[in-house]
Amino acid sequence: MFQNTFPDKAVMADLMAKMLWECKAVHFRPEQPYKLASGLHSPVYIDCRKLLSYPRIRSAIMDFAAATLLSDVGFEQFDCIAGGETAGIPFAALLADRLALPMIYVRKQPKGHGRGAQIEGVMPEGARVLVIEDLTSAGTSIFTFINAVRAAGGVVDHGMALFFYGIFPEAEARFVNGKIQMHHIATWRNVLKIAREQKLFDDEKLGSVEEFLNAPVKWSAAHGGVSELPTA
Ligand SMILES: O=P(O)(O)OC[C@H]1O[C@H](OP(=O)(O)OP(=O)(O)O)[C@H](O)[C@@H]1O
Ligand SMILES: O=C(O)c1cc(=O)[nH]c(=O)[nH]1
Repeated sequence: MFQNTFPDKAVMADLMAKMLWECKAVHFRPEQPYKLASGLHSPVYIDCRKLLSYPRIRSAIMDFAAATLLSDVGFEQFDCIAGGETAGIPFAALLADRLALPMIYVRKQPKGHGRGAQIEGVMPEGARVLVIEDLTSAGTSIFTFINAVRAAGGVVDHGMALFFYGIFPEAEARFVNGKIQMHHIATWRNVLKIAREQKLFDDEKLGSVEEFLNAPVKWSAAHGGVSELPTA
């Protein structure tokens, strides 16, 4: 269960950024851009799945997630935690355990055999569901999961991405249009702050990451990726 400590948000953000660096989850490959879920091409990629492999790190991250939700939303505001396939699922299980709540998970698409279900587990009609993802960048995937839960009778007013890019106005527009309040622990701003403080990127690398973060869609279009993002 959760230990009921509520660290300052800035402390949690910096610590998560340090953890991402420590477990080598921050990747940089401008010569062969990463293709993201949204179709964007990017010189950088954060692999939050690696957090799971480090018990002390994943435990602290779950404490931070619980502290963020309890202080920002409330103590009795959720009936269920839903993880999005795939990377959201293990974090949903850990967080549900921390908050002593039921857990479900949501497939990207309904299963093609068996019960044909998109939602796995038990979700009572009208349940207040928190949908959790490991990471949100352009904000495209989380709505697949939110829409499925809503269609099945769940109430989703809040989403959580442990890491949020925080650079896409299109993502913010999607949250407003989709009536979702998003919560996160850390963003790229925190990752870059630690990179500067600990000299983890030289000036040239820092400059090229910032070039992408300041104009990601333009960078993507110039490197073979999509040149626009949906806002709804
Ligand atoms: O904000 P978005 O543009 O939606 O991008 C973020 C999504 O990308 C990753 O999932 P991915 O599709 O790589 O699948 P996985 O979880 O199965 O690894 C991540 O887990 C988010 O779901
Ligand atoms: O947008 C994505 O697909 C994405 C970006 C990123 O940094 N990490 C990740 O797992 N997915």
